Amino acid sequence: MSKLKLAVQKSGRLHEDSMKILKDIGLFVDNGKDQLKVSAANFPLELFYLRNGDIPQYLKDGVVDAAIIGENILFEKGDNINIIEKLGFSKCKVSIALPKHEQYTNITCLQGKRIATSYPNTVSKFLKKRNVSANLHIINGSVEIAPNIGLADAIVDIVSSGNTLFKNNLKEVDVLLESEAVLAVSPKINNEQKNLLERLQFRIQSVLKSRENKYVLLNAPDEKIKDIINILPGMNSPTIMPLAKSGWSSLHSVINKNKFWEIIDELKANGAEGILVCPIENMVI
Ligand SMILES: Nc1ncnc2c1ncn2[C@@H]1O[C@H](COP(=O)(O)OP(=O)(O)OP(=O)(O)O)[C@@H](O)[C@H]1O
Ligand SMILES: O=P(O)(O)OC[C@H]1O[C@H](OP(=O)(O)OP(=O)(O)O)[C@H](O)[C@@H]1O
Ligand SMILES: [Mg+2]
Repeated sequence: MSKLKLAVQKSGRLHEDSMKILKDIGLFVDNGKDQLKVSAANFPLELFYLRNGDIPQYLKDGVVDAAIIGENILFEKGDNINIIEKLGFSKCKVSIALPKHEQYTNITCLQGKRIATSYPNTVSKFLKKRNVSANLHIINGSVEIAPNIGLADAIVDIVSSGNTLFKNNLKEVDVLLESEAVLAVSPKINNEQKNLLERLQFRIQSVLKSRENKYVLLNAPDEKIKDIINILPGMNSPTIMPLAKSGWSSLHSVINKNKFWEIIDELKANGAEGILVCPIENMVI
């Protein structure tokens, strides 16, 4: 049986979380040091450890069937490559930044200016759409240093916390795009591999769902159950079981992580006691 060929970043910002999601779906790969291609023990899958920047070409050529990659790299180099799942990690922006004291009202301020970037296609597309022409200096890393050494008037680079800009006396003035890690698929994938990818994607979706939710168990007096059900929507409706203590029940439900503390406060205010909150490993729905 042929295998699904999946690329992940060999090392760098995406590596750890990519491996974590694969581990969370139960994939077992023996991570032999310096092995750039490994097979999973419990799924027909070969994992390729590659440079993030090289992955779009491997996808285009069909050397790999799918990849976990930063959306920003696909925008830069990955025309014709479809994204099938956003993975929710490595969130960042690709932004324009200028020296702190420079004026910026809109993109026309960059007309005729020198812009240093590792994302020349992204910048060119952005400027062309707005009829602005500028001189691009392509550099591969430490882009934020360019204005300070007189190499450029502005930069376009990744911004996440904004720390690197701040430390280099720069300010973010415009956002070209927002990015996160995604599951992307080769235009050359065949049907057998597509099937495997769908199975893998289904498992990933169940892990992503479970990360968004928590399992809650609580006890409540029977007369409060109606009010509590209104607070706890659950996947369908909450499970209710009688306790040994008469007049009391135990309720089980799933709640969204983002609304977690608000819901807990409401539950307490409505008579819930002995509230237990547990992580969910997988949500298959
Ligand atoms: N500071 C950051 N915060 C969040 N995500 C980031 C940050 N920097 C980069 N990323 C995301 O992680 C991806 C990989 O970045 P990283 O710096 O590890 O590799 P790279 O230098 O682009 O690639 P290569 O693997 O080719 O060396 C980027 O394409 C982007 O999507
Ligand atoms: O807004 P921040 O949280 O400071 O993150 C932004 C920085 O992170 C990335 O660099 P990285 O550390 O990956 O180094 P690199 O330029 O060598 O890739 C990016 O190129 C920025 O420099
Ligand atoms: Mg980087």
